[in-house]
Amino acid sequence: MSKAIIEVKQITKHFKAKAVVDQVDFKVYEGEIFGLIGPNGAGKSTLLKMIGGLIFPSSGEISLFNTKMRGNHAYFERMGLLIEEPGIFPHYSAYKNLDLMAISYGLTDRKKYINELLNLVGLGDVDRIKVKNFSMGMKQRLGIAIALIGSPDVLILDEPINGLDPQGISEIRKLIQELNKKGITIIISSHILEELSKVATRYVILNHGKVVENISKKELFLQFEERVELEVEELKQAIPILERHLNIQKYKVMNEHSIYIYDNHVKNQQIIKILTENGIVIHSLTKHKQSLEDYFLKRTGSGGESHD
Ligand SMILES: Nc1ncnc2c1ncn2[C@@H]1O[C@H](COP(=O)(O)OP(=O)(O)OP(=O)(O)O)[C@@H](O)[C@H]1O
Repeated sequence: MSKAIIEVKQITKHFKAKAVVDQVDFKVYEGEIFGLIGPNGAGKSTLLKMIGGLIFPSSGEISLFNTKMRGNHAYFERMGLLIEEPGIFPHYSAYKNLDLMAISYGLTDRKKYINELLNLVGLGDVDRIKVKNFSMGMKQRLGIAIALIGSPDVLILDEPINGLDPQGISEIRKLIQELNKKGITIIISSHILEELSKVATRYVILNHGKVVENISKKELFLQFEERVELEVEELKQAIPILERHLNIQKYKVMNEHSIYIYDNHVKNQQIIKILTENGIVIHSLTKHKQSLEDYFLKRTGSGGESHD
């Protein structure tokens, strides 16, 4: 497994008496596209702002490459942020906006660098157009280009697809994947699991400021595969019978009595027949299938705060 690039340890943030981020723990591994999901008001932006160093935690610790964040300048240099509205000047072109930012970073030989960045985010041919005439998607891509100044190791994108049309969403998704292929670790938040499921490689679900799930892409997708959930008295004896007689190979043992079977060639009746013939006591057998939305709602209740 690749190494942890960011470690979030017992992070809590209080606003007045309320903990909006509550004892959050997780690691982000190098090369991941780490998806932070949660309903409105779950605490995603607050958490990302803390990881990005924009606000400080009330308690807990964040480290990057094993070095604590507080008082560590290098931390901020290795981090690119697109959180809330990027600081863009609408009356300037994309080029000029990037140039101003590059100057503030003290970069020299800026022209080549900025042109490369503009091409990377797909704004190479509109570099001289004033940003006020840009679409939402183009503005987001400029926001990402600004976050990339200084060549960060980690890019934090807070709800980068919010408000975009399907084409804009797909372009941002492709850009995120391209940047990730170049070796940038990406942390991206959304309140739509469906959207993140197309891009993220690990998922943390946040609800009311707490982590309610931390799951890899592989584990997540296993949740949506149709499966048979079987509970028997004598699982140790049942498994070889199922393997031998029904050629069951794709399964996960959940505990000493229950097993999830993902081989979809096998019918429930066949399982019942072969197990009862062999004297195995069946407690329950159910077919299970859920959508991404069901899965998300189960972990977050009916959703977050209303922002109306
Ligand atoms: N500066 C602040 N002062 C007081 N409360 C705040 C502040 N910032 C955020 N909150 C509150 O903290 C909670 C979490 O907000 P946050 O913006 O982190 O959630 P979120 O998951 O990003 O939601 P959304 O998707 O709606 O932005 C909300 O109840 C919000 O009202």
